[in-house]
Amino acid sequence: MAVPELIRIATRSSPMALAQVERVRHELAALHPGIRTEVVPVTTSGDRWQGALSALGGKGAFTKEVDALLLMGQADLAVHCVKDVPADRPLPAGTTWAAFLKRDDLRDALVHPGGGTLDELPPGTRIGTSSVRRIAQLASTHPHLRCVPMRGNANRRLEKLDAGEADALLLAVSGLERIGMRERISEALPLETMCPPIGAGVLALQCREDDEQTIEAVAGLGDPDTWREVTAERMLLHVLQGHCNSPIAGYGRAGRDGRLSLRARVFSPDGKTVLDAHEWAGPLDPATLGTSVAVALLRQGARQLIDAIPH
Ligand SMILES: NCc1[nH]cc(CCC(=O)O)c1CC(=O)O
Repeated sequence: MAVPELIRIATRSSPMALAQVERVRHELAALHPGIRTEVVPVTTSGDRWQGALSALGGKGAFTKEVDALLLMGQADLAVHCVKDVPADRPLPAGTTWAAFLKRDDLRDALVHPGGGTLDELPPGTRIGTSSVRRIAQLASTHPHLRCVPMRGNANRRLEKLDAGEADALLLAVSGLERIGMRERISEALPLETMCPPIGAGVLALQCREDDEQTIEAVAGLGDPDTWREVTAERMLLHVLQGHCNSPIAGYGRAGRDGRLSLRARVFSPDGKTVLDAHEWAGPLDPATLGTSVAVALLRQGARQLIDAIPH
């Protein structure tokens, strides 16, 4: 099939989103030097609303408007953080994944102006985060620290930190790297301390299902191991059917030997209950591994834990 002349890329306008699009354009130019790209900016409800995300009526706050542009034919490609794309339901009808780019660092980072590590922070230190996943895990491992609400894109959060609205932040390592703020990281937290969200550090390319030309042109940007990890992770979330206040964490790992494993955890908001499961795929395909780990968590009481959280 002939490669398309022009690919119009829908993106949010935050510095992180724009950096993500630049990576895609760069990789695409290396693969198909002839293709021109154009950026179609979108503002999503998640960008506009600075209150609690749960008040926006559920998930997809960062993706709905992007999906609409694709489906209306006003853009050909969307670049998403997998982490921001709801997994409890299929992708919007008429759209499909064309590729998952090679995964970046999936850890969370501590940003502390004094350069401290999490274990060194004194009692009462204010950690700026509105993430139920981060709040629950901090409550479990570092109950002497205090979480204060913090939203807005990563650059805005760093500004708020500098303005004294918190003493430290938790942000994704990958996100900080994308916006050129790697030097602000005081500690990259071990996965054991801070289990990452489903899809952490992965960029996904979404196309219209019937747009075979674009799908074929960008599919080569995909990384097969990342695809296996994300497929297992998202199936886990699909089976667990969490809501926007559920502290769920987990990550797949495709080892150099080809073996795939999936670890996942579900927390109570106060961090006092921690459900934990880890399995190797063995002969299972990635999606079945995700199902199996989800079932292991459900056997430990994940359904009751998730449903008991107000949402
Ligand atoms: N919720 C916003 C968001 N979506 C994806 C990332 C980080 C990059 C990634 O994991 O792909 C972030 C910022 C953060 O949590 O620090």
